[in-house]
Amino acid sequence: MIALDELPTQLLLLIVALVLLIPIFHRHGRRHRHRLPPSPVGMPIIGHFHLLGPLLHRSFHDLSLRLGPLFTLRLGSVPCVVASTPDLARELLKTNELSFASRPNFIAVSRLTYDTAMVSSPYDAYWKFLRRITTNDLLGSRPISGFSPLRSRELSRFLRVLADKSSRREAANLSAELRKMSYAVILHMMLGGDSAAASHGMDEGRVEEARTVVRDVTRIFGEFNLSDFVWFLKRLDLQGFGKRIEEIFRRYDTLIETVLREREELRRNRKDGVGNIDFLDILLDYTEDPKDDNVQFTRLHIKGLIMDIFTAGTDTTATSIEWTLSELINNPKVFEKAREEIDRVVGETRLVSESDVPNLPYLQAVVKEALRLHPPAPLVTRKCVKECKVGEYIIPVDTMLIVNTWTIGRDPNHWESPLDFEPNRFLQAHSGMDVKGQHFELLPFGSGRRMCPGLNSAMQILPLVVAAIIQCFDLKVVGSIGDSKDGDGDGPVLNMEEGVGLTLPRLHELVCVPVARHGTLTAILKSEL
Ligand code: HEM
Repeated sequence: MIALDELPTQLLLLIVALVLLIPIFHRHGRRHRHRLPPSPVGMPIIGHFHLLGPLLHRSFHDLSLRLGPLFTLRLGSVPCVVASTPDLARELLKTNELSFASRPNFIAVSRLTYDTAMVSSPYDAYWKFLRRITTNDLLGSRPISGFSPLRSRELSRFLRVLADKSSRREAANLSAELRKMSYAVILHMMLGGDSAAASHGMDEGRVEEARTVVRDVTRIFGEFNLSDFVWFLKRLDLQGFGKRIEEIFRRYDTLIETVLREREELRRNRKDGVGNIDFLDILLDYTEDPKDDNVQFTRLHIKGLIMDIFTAGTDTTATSIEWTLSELINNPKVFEKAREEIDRVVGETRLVSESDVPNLPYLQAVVKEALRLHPPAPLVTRKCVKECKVGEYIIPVDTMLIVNTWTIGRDPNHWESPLDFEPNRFLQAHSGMDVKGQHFELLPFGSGRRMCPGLNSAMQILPLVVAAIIQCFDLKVVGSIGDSKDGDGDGPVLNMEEGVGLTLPRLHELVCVPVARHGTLTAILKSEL
């Protein structure tokens, strides 16, 4: 113990000054705390990371029950505000849209998209350029209707696999088959050709490698990298993320470089520009003339954009179909009602098509209900670029915003019996409600200018595939039997646990024996497949 009179005079003066200043710091701290939404007690350095489990949307949900619908967390050194009601979603994503029109950038996304990602780009001229070209040439209503034959072809391939399994009474891994179909659709939308067309730069071997790379990328994008949040860990790579990112980057770059080089060669040899033009051609044209003076568009941007679209568009679509089928398996009455509607509107001698979907309101309600309970991107994540006031709180620049659409879809103030799978709600109280970002109780595709540009594409294929499966097969679940509360009590109960990942996957793959509806499938097989 040191006596006070032994301390050097300067140190004593410093201590006295600090003691006098404490009330000022305290007042400042209180005022600061008052401006941000409430926050639980945090830890030094890690902030509130210790409160989060692997399923982030569930951790945020539990915290919202304790702290209220708007609360603040500190993730390492990054301040983060989490919103969990439709009203707050409207206020943040619509009323204050421009304050939150950017997104945070993470190390893995930045590296694997060559730092050019649309998904994490700030709201600037480059983002507007990307959004315009993807809407005009890939994801807008015109190109999407042009891709209709491609979707039918991939659906036929998928149904053939199930028909084959059915004839041998074998189980099919629907999760894996749906992912394959989803990859194939996006791949051929962007790079043209079909699975057999090596001339378009993607033979089966490369398609398989592309699938594996995209799967690894989606996985790493869904993991928490501490270096993104704790500034002094940025260079340390304690979790080995850096190594994994580099390994995936090398594989992707090799693959996409080969595709690009082959395409460039093909374009040089193409006589007078004759030949099929696909999205990749259009992108290569833009590198020669971006048609926008503010934007430099290079091969690097093409590589980044292709990665962007692949990771944003493939697993999300496959996962939505998987969850819809899972709910249908657990709710046989809903399954039967959807089938009756399809049989009545389409009949049993031809395969359901995209043009039938507007005439199938119950099917559409089934799809919305599955997106309500299982939004494949459950956390809409943005970054505050302009300070804004929300109620009594002020959200400062650089705060990360998370809108928990998973919680919003289960909000008992807006949904009756929110945990039940009940498509009828979209034909009754919520009729007219859609998923286009205007109804803040239902935001599977987000809202505003940063909402998902793939909505049209996803909403073409999703109901089509679900309808075709309902029309052609019964599904007998293999393994993964779950809790009786998961079903309507009338049939087998499938385990509905969620797994970890960017796109809210099922914990267990969906494995079923498809049992063909003989009359129907035989007639359809004869005419279409
Ligand atoms: C069921 C399928 C899908 C769901 C549920 C979904 C959901 C979402 C959500 C919630 C966002 C964030 C929106 C926001 O911040 O407001 C998003 C962004 C995005 N999605 Fe999708 N998506 C799906 C399919 C697709 C498809 C098929 C594509 C492309 C082929 C795609 C491409 C993108 C891109 C590029 C972004 C980033 C947009 C930007 O930041 O400007 N998505 N998606």
